[in-house]
Amino acid sequence: MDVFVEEKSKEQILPRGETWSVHKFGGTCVGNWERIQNVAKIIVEDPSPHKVAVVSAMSKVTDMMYDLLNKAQSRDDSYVAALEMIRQKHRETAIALLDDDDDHHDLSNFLSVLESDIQNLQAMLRAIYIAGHATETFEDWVAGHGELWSAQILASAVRKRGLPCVWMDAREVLVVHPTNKQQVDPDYQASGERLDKWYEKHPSDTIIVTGFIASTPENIPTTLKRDGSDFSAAIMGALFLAKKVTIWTDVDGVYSADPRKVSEAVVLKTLSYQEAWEMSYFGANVLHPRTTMPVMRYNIPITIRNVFNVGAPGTVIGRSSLPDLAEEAEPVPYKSTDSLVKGFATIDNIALVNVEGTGMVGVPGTASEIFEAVKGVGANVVMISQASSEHSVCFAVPEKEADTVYRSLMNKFRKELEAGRLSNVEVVKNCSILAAVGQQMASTPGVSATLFTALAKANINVRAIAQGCSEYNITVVVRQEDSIRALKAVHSRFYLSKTPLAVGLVGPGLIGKTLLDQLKDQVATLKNEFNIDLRVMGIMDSKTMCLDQLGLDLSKWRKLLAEKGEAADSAKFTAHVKDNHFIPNTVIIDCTASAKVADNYFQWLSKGIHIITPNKRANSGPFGQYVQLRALQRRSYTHYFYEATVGAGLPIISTLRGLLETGDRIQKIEGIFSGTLSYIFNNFDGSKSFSQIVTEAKAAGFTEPDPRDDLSGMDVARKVIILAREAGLHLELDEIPIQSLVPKPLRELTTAEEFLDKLPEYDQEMEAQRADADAAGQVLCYVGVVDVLANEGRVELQRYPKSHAFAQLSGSDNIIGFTTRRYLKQPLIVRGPGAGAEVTAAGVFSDLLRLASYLGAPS
Ligand SMILES: NC(=O)C1=CN([C@@H]2O[C@H](COP(=O)(O)OP(=O)(O)OC[C@H]3O[C@@H](n4cnc5c(N)ncnc54)[C@H](OP(=O)(O)O)[C@@H]3O)[C@@H](O)[C@H]2O)C=CC1
Ligand SMILES: N[C@@H](CC=O)C(=O)O
Ligand code: NA
Repeated sequence: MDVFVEEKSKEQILPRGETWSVHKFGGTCVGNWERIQNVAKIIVEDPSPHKVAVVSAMSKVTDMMYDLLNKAQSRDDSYVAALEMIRQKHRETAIALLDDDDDHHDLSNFLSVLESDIQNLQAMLRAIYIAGHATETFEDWVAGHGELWSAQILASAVRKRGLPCVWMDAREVLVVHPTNKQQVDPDYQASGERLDKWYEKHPSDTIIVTGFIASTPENIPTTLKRDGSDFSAAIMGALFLAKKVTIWTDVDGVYSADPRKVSEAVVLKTLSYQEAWEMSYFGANVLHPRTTMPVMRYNIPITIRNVFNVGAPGTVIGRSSLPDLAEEAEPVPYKSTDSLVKGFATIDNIALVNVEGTGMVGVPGTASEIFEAVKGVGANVVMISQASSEHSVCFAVPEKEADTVYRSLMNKFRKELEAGRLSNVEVVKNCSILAAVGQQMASTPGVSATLFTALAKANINVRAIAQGCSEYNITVVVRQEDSIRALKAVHSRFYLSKTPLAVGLVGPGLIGKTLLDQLKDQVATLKNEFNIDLRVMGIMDSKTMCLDQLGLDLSKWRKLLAEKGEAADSAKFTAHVKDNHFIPNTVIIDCTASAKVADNYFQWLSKGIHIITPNKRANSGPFGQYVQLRALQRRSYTHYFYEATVGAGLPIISTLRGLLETGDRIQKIEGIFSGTLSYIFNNFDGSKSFSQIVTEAKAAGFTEPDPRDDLSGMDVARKVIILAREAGLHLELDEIPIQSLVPKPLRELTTAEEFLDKLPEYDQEMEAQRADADAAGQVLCYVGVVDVLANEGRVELQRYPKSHAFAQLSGSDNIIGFTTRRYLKQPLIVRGPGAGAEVTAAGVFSDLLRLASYLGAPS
């Protein structure tokens, strides 16, 4: 066929070639008179010297025409009224568009054509009504009227804007051979000849062509079936050898993923023909693959553009999306693999069928028999995968066909199943297919690794995998309930250079609110410079919560929580932050001191929610629960970070982990673990009373919500337990001897306030202890010890000489020494402020950034 153009060139009348620009306007583009006017404007403003505009019927008209046919065939005489509606619709549109000045008598001409067409249709429909049947030709003849009218109206509208133009009834030019009920093959040779003849009679620089309709070689009206007007435009592009074909629609172009599912999907600037095929196969609203065939042979690019947003450049589909077309593509993202995948698509309601058995190994023909059985019931195989062990063949079919396929396979392989040569035919419903499409994926290592890592990090299980040998797509099957999250995870990993993270914050108390303020100040920098897109989707305290679909405005959350907050509901909160519509990964930050909140961790981790916390309850609670939690976290690909539980922002947990992971052996961890107790004893020099300093520590934000947790030694004991367990010891909180500084009578008081009120009554006792130590040249220090060799932990008030390192601290300093096999003579020391809102929140924040980098943010 490629030689056709050269062969015929001598006889050609039509000046073919790159001066022609072909447009196609779908039904919605010409849905009413204002839209037709807009389309006319687009045509007039196209600076190309020669223009063709292929137009569909006004929106819904083709359906209305088929409805007429159905009514008439089923002897429902309401077709008469329905036809009248169609007449009115076109009449009113033409009048609205062409009414005022009508130099060309276009309006009266069109109205008389319309009347005559309607009369012919009435006659035809009457005949169909009487016969109770319409042949396919009759149907095609009736259905094509929508295009005839829209083309004539549009041609008049273009003329009205001062651009001379003619309209073409494509049935006079476009010749197609019907192949089956759903497809036709264009006859380029015959069509080209007819085009020359037509053009000789109607020479014009602008031609409005009816989409969808054509005729057979015998001049019988037909249609392009399901390929429709896009196909007409592509054929016209080939017949005119146009420079480009622009398909006008109601979206800005082809998206990297369905924007209803991934709100951050972007419009692709370029796409190769093959990529467009793959995308359309996987449900992206792109061109039907057949549509690209006519233009592909001449390398004519197709641009998809939005008729309602002409400023948007659209997506160019061409021979290649490689460098020549990709030059103006998005700025290169931070990893080379990012540009390799063009788009992602999903197909829901899929069932996987798995046929298993040793009888298939090395037996030629098994696969063909399996697919014979599937073909026998007319099911459509969407994907196939067979491992080279040949023990199983797995394929995907639309879920609605799964039961029939299953029965057919059971029937066909009854003998093999009975004999045990096949062990199982299994159907797994509720699946979705996720496909990654991109021509540059071919032969590039790392693409599938990145894809699967993104899925694993979003805690999504992959049921089956297939990669076409063309390597233009990788297809995976996931559970349908994971499908949108999977799409979001891979899309954000490849396409967007940002790692989005949905954050839920529980406990906006001192630490929580300081963290939110730090996030507010840093969120833009993280997004712009570090590619981390943090969205706080919800904040909840013990009574109230506020939620937002896109992420709360962090400068307004206090007001929102106070004025618009709803009753706190942990289940609703969890569901909201997890099931938002555009972020694949979720983290809940627990900034409470509550055991009740910590009880949710297991459930959160099992839902794939990551956890970050300064709350010590979970890790210092019952050992069995702690072990279960860690085991779940490890096997579920979720992260659980708690650096701020010990030493606030100081790197204590990470230092310990570093030592362990590099093979060091911990012997002892000891030091001052309490910011509050450090502050108290650093300042307890006789100038102020003990209770006065406790009140100062609370005001400075060093204490637990109830300072008795600090003074009782319980907070230190919890930290000792956390470190002991981290170092591999099996210790419970009640195994730690604790020396409490809370006077006995004050231990049972209900509130922290009552305690602080009464504490001055006991100042004398503490002062006596201090003075005694001071007299001996010593200071009091509250220390914690994890003695790994002795398998024990303890917390105690001790006296140290004033020259001792523990006596040199100031403020809320913690000092923690690790004595290990490598750090034996001199312990590894970490020292610095170990309590306070800013440093603690910063510790939580850095866990959050660690999580983002685990999830793929650049480091
Ligand atoms: N202060 C520090 O230097 C350090 C603190 N930490 C830890 O940080 C955590 C927070 O401490 P801090 O900010 O001082 O405590 P706050 O008392 O100031 O804040 C606690 C927050 O948790 C909320 N809360 C309590 N129970 C629940 C519940 N069941 N559901 C939802 N929200 C709840 C409270 O809400 P409401 O107001 O409604 O009661 C409040 O918003 C503690 O675990 C602490 O051990 C860790 C290291 C250092
Ligand atoms: N109250 C604690 C805060 C840090 O965990 C302390 O004083 O150290
Ligand atoms: Na820490």
